[in-house]
Amino acid sequence: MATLISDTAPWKDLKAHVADINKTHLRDLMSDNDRCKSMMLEFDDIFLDYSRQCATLDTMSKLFKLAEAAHLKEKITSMFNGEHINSTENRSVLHVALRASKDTTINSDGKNVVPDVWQVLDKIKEFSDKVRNGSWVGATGKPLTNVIAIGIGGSFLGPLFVHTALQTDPEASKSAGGRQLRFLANVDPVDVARNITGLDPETTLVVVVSKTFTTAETMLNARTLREWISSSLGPQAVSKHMVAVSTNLKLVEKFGIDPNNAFAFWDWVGGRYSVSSAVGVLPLSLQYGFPVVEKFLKGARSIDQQFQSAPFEKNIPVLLGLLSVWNVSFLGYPARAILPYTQALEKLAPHIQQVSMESNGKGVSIDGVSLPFEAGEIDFGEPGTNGQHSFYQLIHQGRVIPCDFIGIVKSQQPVYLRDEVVNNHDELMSNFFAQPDALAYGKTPEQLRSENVASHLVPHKTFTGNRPSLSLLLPSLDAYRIGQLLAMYEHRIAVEGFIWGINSFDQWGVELGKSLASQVRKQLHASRKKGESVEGFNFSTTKMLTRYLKASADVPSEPTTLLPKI
Ligand SMILES: O=P(O)(O)OC[C@H]1O[C@H](O)[C@H](O)[C@@H](O)[C@@H]1O
Repeated sequence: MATLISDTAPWKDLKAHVADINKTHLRDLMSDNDRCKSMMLEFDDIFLDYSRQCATLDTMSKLFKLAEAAHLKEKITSMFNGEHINSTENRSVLHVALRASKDTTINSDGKNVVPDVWQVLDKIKEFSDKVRNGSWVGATGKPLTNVIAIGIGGSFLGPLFVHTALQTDPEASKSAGGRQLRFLANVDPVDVARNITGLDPETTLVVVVSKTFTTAETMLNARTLREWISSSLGPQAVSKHMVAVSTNLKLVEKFGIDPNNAFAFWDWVGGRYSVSSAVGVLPLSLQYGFPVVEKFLKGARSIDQQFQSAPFEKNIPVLLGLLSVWNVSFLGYPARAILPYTQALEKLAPHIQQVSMESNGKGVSIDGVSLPFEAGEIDFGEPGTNGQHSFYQLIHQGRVIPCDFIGIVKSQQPVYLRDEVVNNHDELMSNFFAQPDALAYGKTPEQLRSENVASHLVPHKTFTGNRPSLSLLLPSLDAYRIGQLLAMYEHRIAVEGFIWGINSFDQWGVELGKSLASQVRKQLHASRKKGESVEGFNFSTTKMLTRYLKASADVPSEPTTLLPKI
């Protein structure tokens, strides 16, 4: 019988330790400079300060013991060695191989996968160069200056995050040179309309991104844009205007995409860990050129190496992961707010939501035993300062939500106005520095009374403080740093899963909804085409479906092709 981590002595010791921590307040913990100094870390110009965690040095050493009990070091090594740690799918987990340098050896099933990775990267470089320099043109001879990447989940969120972050980076935006990259994810036809608005099929390249090439949303969107292209330029135009990224090259060919224009990846890349594969590298290279994307891969690689080899006390992903476990499983704070103080990272939280919640939202251990504790965490976030004017109220005076504050030393787009007290980036960063202290220290009734606050308002204006956060300061936000940030979160989430003893690399929880949707799809087809009444559903769903069908009875039962017109 496998041991659950919650049965080990270090887990129980940490449970007991909560009482010690509950007697402390961050206000006091922060006055111990030696403690604070020990809770700061520098790596490759990245500065991590976790002194505002509700934790002492004793907590940290207990967490390292927990890591030992969970065999964290061995699990990290197994991952890098290509062992089948995704046991329910019998697969290696090797997204680190996607950004390894050419001379590295990383084996999966006895085969070094790095040469295959670089073969695809070289192919992407060649293809994206051709599209960008106009030697690959569309069916009517025009250069393809716009790209629509179709994909959902892991085949969408990571590339969108990186694209959004690069958009305002001076080097990247210069190499984009007026090109456009859009993402079509939702099966909602409104998303089709948004994507094709203002674009001409003649100058548009569509990249269909799907690991499986069976995802319902992506395949319908791919057929929709195939129709958009062929109804305007003729069916023979498809080979010039559509390319694909997938692990399933047979289905790519069946769809009608030239296999020469398919970019492979492998089943040892999980969807939500695939932004460093052709999933992200192809659309991003088309937009920004391969050299920019290569910097992103190098950034991720630098953290991969740190994760693999740094001692735990200096290992950023390990520290972040252990602290998250502390907050979730011991202090009982189930959520985490991701608060980047840069608009360029507005899509970081949505991406991390998938990486984290799909990875660690599990109810059983890797051996299939029901967990007697809750794994996973609820991730959300918004760039500062926007979030401050939205949900921070709850974080300051309502629930305790551990926060990740992410700040950038040098803005991608600085603004200096004469006559202003500080430049615009300093104004933003004033908030980045202030918020963690506001959360940690709070404001006491005594302080308020000394400020002559009316007594009936004192309870309302009191801030209890003692609310944990950590601060990450990056020197800049270029492609390299974006890669580092991504890898830090990816590995932190893996660390949490390794400690909880779950499989962070499968996602069976998304299947049930998909199969029920296909039952509904069959019903809608039968009702619209043959007038069949709704059957086989519970009372509530029958009622809703019947109402929906009745109210949309004017939908053509034998539709001619209709594309959005806005
Ligand atoms: O890339 P695809 O095979 O189209 O999969 C897209 C997405 O589908 C599923 O919903 C999975 O839960 C995601 O992890 C995956 O990223």
